[in-house]
Amino acid sequence: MATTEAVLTADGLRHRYGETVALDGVDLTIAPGECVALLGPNGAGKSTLVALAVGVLAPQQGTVRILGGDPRRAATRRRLGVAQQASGFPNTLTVHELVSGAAVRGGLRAAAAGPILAELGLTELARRRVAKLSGGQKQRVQLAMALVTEPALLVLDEPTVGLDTQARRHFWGILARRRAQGTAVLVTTHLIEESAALADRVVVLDHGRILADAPPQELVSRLPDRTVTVRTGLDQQALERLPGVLRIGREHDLVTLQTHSPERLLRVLLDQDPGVSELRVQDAGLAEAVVALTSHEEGRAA
Ligand SMILES: Nc1ncnc2c1ncn2[C@@H]1O[C@H](COP(=O)(O)OP(=O)(O)OP(=O)(O)O)[C@@H](O)[C@H]1O
Repeated sequence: MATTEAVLTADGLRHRYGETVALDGVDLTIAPGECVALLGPNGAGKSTLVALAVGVLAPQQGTVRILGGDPRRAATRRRLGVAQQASGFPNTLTVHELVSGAAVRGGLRAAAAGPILAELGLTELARRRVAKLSGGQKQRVQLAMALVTEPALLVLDEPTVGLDTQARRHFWGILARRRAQGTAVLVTTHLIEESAALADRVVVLDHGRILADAPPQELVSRLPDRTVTVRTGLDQQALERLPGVLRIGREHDLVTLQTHSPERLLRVLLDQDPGVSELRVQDAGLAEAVVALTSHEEGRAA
């Protein structure tokens, strides 16, 4: 394999379901070893893009290629490792049967399951039926099935949901090793701060369009926002009247205010409510950058 060849190339993808436009001209490239996090609100088009990338859907307009091949062809799909939340297991099979079955379907020997079961801490559970696994253990089986074929592109849907902190870190380590060997990763997640830690690039999709495609740090640094967190008795109207407030989030009397000018806002806030406590001013994070990109007309209240 030429290492410079893109693993995934999408050009001008448009997709509709009846009247609903799910993708409205999407271009995306993923290089070997790159990890791209696909973020966006519900209904943004993420699942549709993933379904096109893994050959579940055929493009209505535009093209998608995996290592130059059509993902609807079995030979191309063998280069993919897919772990999706929705895909259920045949519950009567054991962990070993599922993972070795995935190896064989990918053109490998069943024995390929052994090392990957060990890597994911599943060796002791290999003979157990998946019906008798916990949610996090099932999640690890999904990952083992996706990884066992040594795919060129791993497509992961919310891969760490249900994993405890230790398992999550372990999984990040496994991904890092695969990426160092050239495996590309496309991950959809709602855990924005996790994607900041994992991904080389964050692609923000909304209403079927890519609003941003950049390293996470760059998205954050483009945002002049600061987050002011404060415990205050001021009501919503008073908060909305504060100078320079962009968005308001609230959990009881703990309030977060996004602003470009925290000093100006704080002067008025302290004047109106001298009893404020737990005051903090922070740079915005990736979550705020994504909200700022996708909030549009959704208003100021979070
Ligand atoms: N099978 C379908 N039939 C009709 N409309 C659909 C279908 N699948 C998706 N849509 C619509 O297409 C748009 C994009 O949906 P998609 O599932 O790709 O978004 P998503 O970003 O994956 O959302 P979520 O984060 O909620 O999973 C939405 O408006 C959705 O309602």
